[in-house]
Amino acid sequence: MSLQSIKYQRGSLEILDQLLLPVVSKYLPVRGVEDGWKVINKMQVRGAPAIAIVGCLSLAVEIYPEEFSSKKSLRQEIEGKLNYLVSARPTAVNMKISADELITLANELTKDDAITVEEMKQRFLKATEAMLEKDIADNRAIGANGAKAILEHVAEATGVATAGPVRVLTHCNTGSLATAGYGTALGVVRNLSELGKLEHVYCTETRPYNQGARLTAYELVHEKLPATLVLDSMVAALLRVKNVAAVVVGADRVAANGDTANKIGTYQIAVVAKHHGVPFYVAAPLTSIDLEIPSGDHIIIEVRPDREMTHVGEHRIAAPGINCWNPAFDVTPASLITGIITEHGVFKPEALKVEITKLLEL
Ligand SMILES: CSC[C@@H](O)[C@@H](O)C(=O)COP(=O)(O)O
Repeated sequence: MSLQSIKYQRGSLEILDQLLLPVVSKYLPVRGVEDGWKVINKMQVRGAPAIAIVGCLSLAVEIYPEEFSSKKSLRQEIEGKLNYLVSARPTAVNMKISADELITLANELTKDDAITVEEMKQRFLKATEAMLEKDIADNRAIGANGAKAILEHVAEATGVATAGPVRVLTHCNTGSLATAGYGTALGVVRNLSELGKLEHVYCTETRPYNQGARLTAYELVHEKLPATLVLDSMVAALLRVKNVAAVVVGADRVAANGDTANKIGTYQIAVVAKHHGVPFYVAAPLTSIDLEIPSGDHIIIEVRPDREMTHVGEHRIAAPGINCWNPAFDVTPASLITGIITEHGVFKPEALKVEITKLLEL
């Protein structure tokens, strides 16, 4: 079974239908923006980086065969359709940041008289295609930075020169399926394994959509990493008895003060980790960091259909008639976060804004 969530070549885009995993491995064609919006909204592709990449590439495949009479009409199409794609899922910021960057590029190219409409189209296609490789490179850097930070933390806490293999816990799915490849928090796990420093990884089931049980467990089994699945309700018991060295999770949107929106359940894991003195890390590329909002209070939390709670597949598990509340994400306050692992280094939440601003100015 394939772990490549996105298959792209110029003019053609396919995504691995994550609603069918791990039972069926089937690719779906994404022929344009309307398909892109639907597969993101239905969560056939999910995970903040993968959402942005598929969204932008869905526009690339739509634009590729089209002929534009003017740069202005191409610019209008790019802006209108990217803004539409942003609306497919509201919490993850990656799609919005990518859309803003591509709209800025389109505006600059429109103003540049030396560029023809065909050249502008080619530049746009290249910029969207570059997202795939950049995401994998960023994830590899996140993996290395995160593994180093965890091992240093353990070495310092236990007073040894070099930390031995460690046990970690992760939540939701942040691996190859949620990105262009390698993964963010799961990239940290992969890197620990590559260093020979992964004793064990625990992954949560991640109700109600079960990204942990269906997708992360699938990736871990596929990679033959030493792994155990736990239910969301077992995290406190796990941290109490299993000597877990660190928790590492992904992010859908990190606010300027370090507050982090991630899959529902992340916040309670952070509270439990604090209680047990276990460091809690967020692994996030710069494309998940939203410096425009001061705190997590400004993050829109997507509320998903009740059916995701009341049913498992076609099978109803909840009593008919019960009311449901199904927020897809929660916000972990910065005070519970030990470090934010990015492709440029690991930052304390309180230092994030200054450090990222410096990086963006370079
Ligand atoms: C690298 S993926 C980071 C986050 O997007 C991930 O942790 C998460 O919360 C995914 O939520 P999902 O609802 O499955 O899109």
